[in-house]
Amino acid sequence: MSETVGASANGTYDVVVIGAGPVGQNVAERSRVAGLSVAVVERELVGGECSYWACVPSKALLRPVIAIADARRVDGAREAVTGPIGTDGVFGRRNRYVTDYDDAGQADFVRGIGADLVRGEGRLDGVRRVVVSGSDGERVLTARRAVALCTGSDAVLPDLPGIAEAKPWTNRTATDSSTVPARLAVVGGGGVGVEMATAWRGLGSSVTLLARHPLLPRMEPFAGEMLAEGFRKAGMDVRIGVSVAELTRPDPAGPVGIVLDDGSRLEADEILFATGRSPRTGALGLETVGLTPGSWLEVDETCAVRGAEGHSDGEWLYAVGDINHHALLTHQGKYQARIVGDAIGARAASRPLDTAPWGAHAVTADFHAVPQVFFCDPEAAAVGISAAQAEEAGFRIRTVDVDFNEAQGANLYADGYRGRARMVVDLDRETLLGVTFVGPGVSELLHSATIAVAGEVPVPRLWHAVACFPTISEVWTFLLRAYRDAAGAVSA
Ligand SMILES: Cc1cc2nc3c(=O)[nH]c(=O)nc-3n(C[C@H](O)[C@H](O)[C@H](O)COP(=O)(O)OP(=O)(O)OC[C@H]3O[C@@H](n4cnc5c(N)ncnc54)[C@H](O)[C@@H]3O)c2cc1C
Ligand SMILES: NC(=O)c1ccc[n+]([C@@H]2O[C@H](COP(=O)([O-])OP(=O)(O)OC[C@H]3O[C@@H](n4cnc5c(N)ncnc54)[C@H](O)[C@@H]3O)[C@@H](O)[C@H]2O)c1
Repeated sequence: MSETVGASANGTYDVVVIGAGPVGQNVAERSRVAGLSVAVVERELVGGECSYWACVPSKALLRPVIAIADARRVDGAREAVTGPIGTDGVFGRRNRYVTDYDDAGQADFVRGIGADLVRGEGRLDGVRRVVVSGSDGERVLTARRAVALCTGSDAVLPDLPGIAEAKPWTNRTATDSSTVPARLAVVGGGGVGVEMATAWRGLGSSVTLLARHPLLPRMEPFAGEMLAEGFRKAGMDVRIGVSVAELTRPDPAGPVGIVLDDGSRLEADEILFATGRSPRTGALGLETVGLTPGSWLEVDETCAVRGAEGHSDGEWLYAVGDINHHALLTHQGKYQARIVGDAIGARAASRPLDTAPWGAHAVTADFHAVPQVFFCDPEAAAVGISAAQAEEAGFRIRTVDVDFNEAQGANLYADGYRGRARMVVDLDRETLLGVTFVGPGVSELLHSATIAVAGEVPVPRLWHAVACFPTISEVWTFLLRAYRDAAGAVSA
């Protein structure tokens, strides 16, 4: 199925983008805004992992689960939640959000911005050349200005005895299945593990979560601790500090036998491996431009790939989104993509680039202000760096922790509200390095913290950013008061 829409006569474009996930589409869009001709190569569905097997379906499955949990926390509303979750409704909703795995709408978007969509598998074939293999053969695309690699990442499965026989779920099965396994084992305590454990527990599975390390190891430790507590309350069996040693599934339609490294055994109807990602760079022709196939791609502040052949004549190869391993998140990849499209446009027009920190052509936020939300019960939301990371980086910091169970806005949101927040302050500049919130409904709070961190807003000025009464945002007042009190205690 090789489809090219409005193809340039000789396959020559200013920009060739490989991968039409959220990131590739944004590089294409900004390049078009810069007046450049663009081809976008896609081998599967326009929209990528994010639209069909990651962010969108996972949140579509999670939202009903969280909505029920929220209702159960409110006297009067609780009584109205009387029956089991409607799995048909949840799966139908998920299917709606993934447009029944039909990419026509997103393909129209690509055409609508005036880019050519080339269906097939793309790979580099030397500097500024891309070969696309489709069902009707191969064609060569030449890029006058730039090639942007936006091919994303795949689930990693550990090399364990019996893993192939066990036919484990990955993020794909965990998000596109419409059958609820009676018993689901989830391996991995990162983002996919905690969110999919929450979703499938809410859908009715009996879930065992097997994590080698504390949950969400890249967040402040209290985030993982509060999630583990919430999960146990929801009836999950959470086991931390364990590894899977071996799997068996003699009958493909039967249960999976799981042996742990401590010798204990359990059985599940399905097992999900949520054990990280690998870059889709194995068959991208990287060796034809002096790079190593299968590796994450190292990039500079404009996302130009370091070490690619041909850059001495001007940067032409970019790696954007998951494959540069800065932050495996859709919003962060789209942020990079906007900057890359603008940088390609500026370079094409021989305009100077602004690559200073926080400049228009530098992905500075990737290193200082990455926001992330895990949509579990409770929600965990953080931006910037943790206290441990700040100390390791040599900052002189003050860490401020508050339980904001008493905030009126939080209590009105949920009876018996339990929430915790941490703010890490750089004492030399009196600005925030990182903020973490854990509690029901905190996800929509995170952008306030992102603005404070990315904007380097001085703490004294934050006192003038008044939180509405009664909202969960009143946590900010709790944090600022605690910071002021701690400062007083130190100077006293
Ligand atoms: C279960 C799950 C939930 C997630 N939830 C969130 C979330 O809530 N929020 C968030 O920000 N992030 C989330 N993420 C991360 C997010 O999915 C990724 O960061 C995002 O998809 C990366 O976008 P991308 O465009 O780089 O890659 P992708 O979305 O993977 O798109 C890459 C595209 O390139 C195509 N491609 C690959 N190789 C080739 C080739 N050789 N030729 C042609 N086309 C090719 C692929 O088919 C695909 O369409 C989640 C991830 C998972 C697994
Ligand atoms: N809401 C969100 O923003 C969201 C949700 C899901 C995923 N994501 C992103 O997608 C990416 C992939 O998520 P993920 O959870 O697959 O990866 P991850 O790297 O976040 O977590 C994987 C976890 O699996 C553990 N692990 C690795 N090998 C193991 C093994 N053999 N046995 C047991 N545990 C093992 C690791 O220690 C780690 O804690 C992440 O970067 C994440 O940020 C984001």
